[in-house]
Amino acid sequence: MEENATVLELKDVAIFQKDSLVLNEVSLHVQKGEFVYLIGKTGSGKSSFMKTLYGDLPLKQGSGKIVNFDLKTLKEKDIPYLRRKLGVVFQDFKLLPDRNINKNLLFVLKATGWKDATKMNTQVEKVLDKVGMKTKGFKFPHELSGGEQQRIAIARALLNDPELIIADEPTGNLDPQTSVEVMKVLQEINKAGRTILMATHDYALILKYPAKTLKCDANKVFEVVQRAV
Ligand SMILES: Nc1ncnc2c1ncn2[C@@H]1O[C@H](COP(=O)(O)OP(=O)(O)OP(=O)(O)O)[C@@H](O)[C@H]1O
Repeated sequence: MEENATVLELKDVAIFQKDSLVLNEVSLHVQKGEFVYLIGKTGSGKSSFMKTLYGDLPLKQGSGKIVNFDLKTLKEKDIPYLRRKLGVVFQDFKLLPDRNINKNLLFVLKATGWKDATKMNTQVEKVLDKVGMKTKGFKFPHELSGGEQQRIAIARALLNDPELIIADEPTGNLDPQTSVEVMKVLQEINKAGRTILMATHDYALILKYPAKTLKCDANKVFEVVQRAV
């Protein structure tokens, strides 16, 4: 099969929450390997945009293709398969508090169809290593700092080798220094060839790690050109 270098393409998309229009005339294109920021004021539609991409909000108008799934014709039963090709990271880390990190990650593997215990353990080690947390698998989420928990959440997003990582304010709950540490992990993952779309309010991070930036404003999404300050 020919490799498709486009991981996301939207054409003339309108996004609604209930009956109200949040974003309109959204057309964009993300290539494999890109790092893309999504910025915009509170309520401008960043989360609604991302929810549309991972199938939480149905695409009602326009056309959209993400990691070879057609968002317009996406059925409820397709959503778990779409989510396996996406790694989603949230502001609140959403780790299961009642089990340690290894078991948190194994839980996801089992839920996504993995069966072989040896392969599962190897994969857990591999993703923990990628985020610099290889020795922390025995810890419970509450025994880790916010930045460490977010690194685990990133490791969890990597478990199924996703084609696109969607991160919704991944540093939103972290102090500036910890945010930079988490950002470094995302940068490394991107340098290793993975595509990342990250919503953020953190302009300091954008200045420190410049990349293509999309802005939600006045019901539109457009690319902003960054100027040196
Ligand atoms: N579940 C919902 N039901 C109805 N309206 C919603 C829902 N979620 C969001 N909205 C509305 O949609 C608009 C966009 O919200 P959204 O959460 O996408 O913005 P955001 O840019 O992600 O904001 P923030 O930066 O605060 O997370 C807002 O006007 C919001 O009130």
